[in-house]
Amino acid sequence: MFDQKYLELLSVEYPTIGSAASEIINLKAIQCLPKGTEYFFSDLHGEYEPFLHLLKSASGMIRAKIDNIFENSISDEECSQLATLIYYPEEEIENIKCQTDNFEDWCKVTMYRLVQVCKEVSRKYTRSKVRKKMPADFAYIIDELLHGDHLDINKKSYYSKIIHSIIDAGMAEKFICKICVLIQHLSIDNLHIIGDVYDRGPRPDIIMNELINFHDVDIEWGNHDISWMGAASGNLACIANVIRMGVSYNTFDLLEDGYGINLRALSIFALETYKEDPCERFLPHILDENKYDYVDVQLAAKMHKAITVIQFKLEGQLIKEHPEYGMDERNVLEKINYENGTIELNGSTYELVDKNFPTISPEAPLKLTDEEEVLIRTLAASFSRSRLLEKHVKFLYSNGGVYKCINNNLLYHGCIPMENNGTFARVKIGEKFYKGKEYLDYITQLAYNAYNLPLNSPDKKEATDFMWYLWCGPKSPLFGKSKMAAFENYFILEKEPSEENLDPYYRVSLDEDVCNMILEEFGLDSKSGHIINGHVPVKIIKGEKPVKANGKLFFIDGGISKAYQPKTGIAGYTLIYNSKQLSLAEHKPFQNDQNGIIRDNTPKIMSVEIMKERVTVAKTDVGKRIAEKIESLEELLKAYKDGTIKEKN
Ligand SMILES: O=P(O)(O)OC[C@H]1O[C@](O)(COP(=O)(O)O)[C@@H](O)[C@@H]1O
Ligand SMILES: [Mn+2]
Repeated sequence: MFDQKYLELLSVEYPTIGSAASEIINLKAIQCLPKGTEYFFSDLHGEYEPFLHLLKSASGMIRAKIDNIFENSISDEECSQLATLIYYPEEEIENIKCQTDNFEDWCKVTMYRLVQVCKEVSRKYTRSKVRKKMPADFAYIIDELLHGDHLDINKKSYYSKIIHSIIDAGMAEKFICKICVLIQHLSIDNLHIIGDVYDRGPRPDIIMNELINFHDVDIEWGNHDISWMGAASGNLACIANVIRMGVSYNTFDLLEDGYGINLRALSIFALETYKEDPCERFLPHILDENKYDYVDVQLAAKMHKAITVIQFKLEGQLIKEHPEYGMDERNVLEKINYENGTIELNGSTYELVDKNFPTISPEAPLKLTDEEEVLIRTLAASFSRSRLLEKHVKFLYSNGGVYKCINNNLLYHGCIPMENNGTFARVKIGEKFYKGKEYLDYITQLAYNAYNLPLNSPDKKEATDFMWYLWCGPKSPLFGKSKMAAFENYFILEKEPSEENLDPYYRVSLDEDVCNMILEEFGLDSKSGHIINGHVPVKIIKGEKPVKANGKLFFIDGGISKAYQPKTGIAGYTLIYNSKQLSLAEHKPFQNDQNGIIRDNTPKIMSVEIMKERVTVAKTDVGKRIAEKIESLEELLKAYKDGTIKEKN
C-alpha cells in the first residue's frame, strides 16, 4: 500500500527502529489528549484595540480560569488585577510599581500565581508542544516550574529557590512578562477569522501584523478583504473603492502611515475640482481621530467625493465590459439626467441631492477626465509599491480562502447563493454554470489568478475584473446582497431605493434541513457539523439571536465594529470551541484608559452546545492526519524489521 519511495523519504526523518517507534508512541499519546480550543471571530473591521484585547484575554476565558483556580483564596479584585497583568504585563507592572511599597514581595506572590495559571492553560497539551511555545531564555525554568510537584516538601524548597533566584538576578519583571505572553498563547490553539478584517475601523494593518505573528490562523475572506485583494491585484475600481471607504471613515493613518499610499495627488485634485462645492453628503464619519495624519474634514469631504465619482465611472466601465455580471442597474452614472439633476432607477425617477458633477460629461458619463486618469494611475502605482500591503495580501492568500472546512464545521463570511426553494443558485461564468461547492472552488481559483498570474496572461484581466464582482456582485458569496446601494446613499434622500435585499440564503438557511444539505455538499457530517457565518450583524437589540436553524447555524457578527454597535447593542461575539462545548462570548463595548489598557470587560459567556463526550485530538482533522502518520510509521517499522529498508545508525 505504501510505496517504497515514500517510506525511504520517511526514513530520513526517522532513521532507526527506535526513532520511528518513539514517534508512534508520542503520536498515539497526542491522539488521546483533549482537542485544543478554537476561537472564531468575524467582522473585525479594523478595530485593532478591542481585537488585540480579545486575543490577549482569550475572549474572557483566561479570567474564567483565574476565577476557577483562585475561587476561595484571593479576592475578586485581585483576580481582576491578575487578569489585567496577564493581558498587559508591561503596562501593569509599571502601574504596580507606583502602587506598592514592596515590589519584590508582589513579584514573588505573582510569580507563584502565574505559574498556577500557566499550568492550568497548558494542562491539555503535550510537554513538547508547551515547550515549543516557551520563550527560549526561560524555557528550562518554566518547564521545571510547570512540571514539578509543588506539594513535595523537597521540591517545595527547590521551587522557592528558583523563584528567589529569578528575583535576585533582577529578572523578575522579564520573567513575569514572558510567562504572561505564554499564558495568552497557550489559551488559543487555533484562530479562525470569518472575514472582513478591513474597512471602517482605524487599523486593519495592525490586526494583519498580529495575525501574521499568530501561530495558527485561517481567514475566510470577506467582501471588504477581497476588495483590498482586488486593489492589490491592480483592479482600479477596487483601488478607488478602498480609498473611498478609507477617506469616508477618516482612516488616513491606515492609508498613509500604514500602507504608505500617497494621497497628495488626490487632495490637490479634490481641492481644485470641488473648490466651491461643500460636498456635504461626503463629510467623513469620525469614529476615531488620526494619530499621525490629520486631515481637515472639509478637505476629506472633497477627497471623498472626488474618489467616489471616479469609482462610479470605473464601475460603470466594468459593468459594460461584462454584461454577464448582470449588473446594468448599477451603471448609475448613465442613468442620470444631468440637465434635471434626476436619476431613473427601476422605473422610478428620483431627484439627486447633489447635482454638481464637474468632471462628468453627459455624453460620456463613464469617461475619466485626463486629470482623473492621471490621478487613478498615480494611486495605483502607490498601491503596487506598498510592501506592507503586499505582505498582508500574500498572507490573506496563503492562510485564507472563500470557505474552510475544519473539524466538521463549515466557515464562510457571506453565504452560498441560493434560490428561494432552498436549492443552490446556478451562476454562469464564461460558458459554464457553477453552483454550491464547485462555484466557491472556482471563484477561489479566480481570486488566486487575479493576484498571481503574470500581467501578460490572457486570464489575468478576467480574474482581476472579477475581484470587483466578488466585492459587490449580487451572486457573490462574499457579499450576498442584491446590490451595493452606495450611490443611493450619497445622492438620494428617499429610503426605498437604497434598500439592499439579502440573498435567499439568509431566509432558507434558517431551516435545519437546508443547513444539513449545505454541510453535506461540502463533505461534512450533517449530524455534528455547524455552519459559521459572519457578514450580517446580529441585531440583539431587536431580539435577534446568533444561533439559528436549531443550533446548526451561527451568525457571529455581533458588532466588534464601532460603526455597527448602535445596531447590535453589543460589541461583538467570539465563538469558542473547546473539547467540552461550543460557547459564545458576548462582549460589552470596550473602553480603554490613557495607556490603551482595557479593564473590567469580562464578557457574558453562554454555553450553546455541550459535546456528547469530550472531543479528543483523535476526532479532529489534525487527529486524522496523525492517524495517517502513525499508519505510515508502522509500515516503516515493518520495513526496518523485514530488511526492505535499512536502518541508518
Ligand atoms: O455604511 P457604510 O459604511 O457606507 O457601508 C454600507 C455598505 O456596506 C455594506 O453593508 C457592506 O459591508 P459589510 O460587508 O460590512 O456589511 C453594504 O451592503 C452597504 O452598502
Ligand atoms: Mn461583509
